[in-house]
Amino acid sequence: MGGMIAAIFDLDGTLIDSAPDIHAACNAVLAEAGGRTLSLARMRDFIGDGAPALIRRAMAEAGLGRDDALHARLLAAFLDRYERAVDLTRPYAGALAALDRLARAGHPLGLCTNKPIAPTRAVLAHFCIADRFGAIVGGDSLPQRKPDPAPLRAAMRDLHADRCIFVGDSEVDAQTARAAGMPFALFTRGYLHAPLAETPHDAAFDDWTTLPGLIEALA
Ligand SMILES: O=C(O)COP(=O)(O)O
Ligand SMILES: [Mg+2]
Repeated sequence: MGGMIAAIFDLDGTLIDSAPDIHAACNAVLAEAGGRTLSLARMRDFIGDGAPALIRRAMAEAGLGRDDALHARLLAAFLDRYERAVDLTRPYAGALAALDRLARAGHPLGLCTNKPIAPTRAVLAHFCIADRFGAIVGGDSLPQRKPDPAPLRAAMRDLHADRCIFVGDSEVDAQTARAAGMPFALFTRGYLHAPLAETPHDAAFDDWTTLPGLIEALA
């Protein structure tokens, strides 16, 4: 097809700082189950591999063990709170303006997140940005989630794009982009757990006002 390069974005730790809402919802569930609550910094360490992994890690840390039935119950309780948890979430400075700028320049935009689709839709509606995206793939939209390349490929297909860049904050995103054979721009102020030098990326940025220029340079 040719045409403008598409930009596909990660959500948590990339467009929005959602850790405070995830922290509050998770701690409420841990406390109800009689577990210890976790610090915000610790919770940030657990974000990136989707909700089931987050609850598994949080249970272990809270002293609640690794029982599968308890995990299923706490995951359901967490998801119930999570889809209404938007009040403590903030877009990163300049992120929404950068989306506007890229959309105005004609770039198709997509979203590929490990956040479950219900809280994804809730937070996009809260910030009135759902209609920016021609493709939205959540952590439970497909049988596979990142770092499997299938969700990223699905977003690319939905955008009818033949060239894409992926923009994310974590080693999971870097692996996903590499597996999909897609260039990767790393936002360095999100929830990266690995050292920057060990996280493969084609560009890195800490200021959203610079991203449209980076995309033009990579295109
Ligand atoms: O929910 C998660 O674990 C991470 O979500 P993300 O893929 O948008 O960073
Ligand atoms: Mg992320």
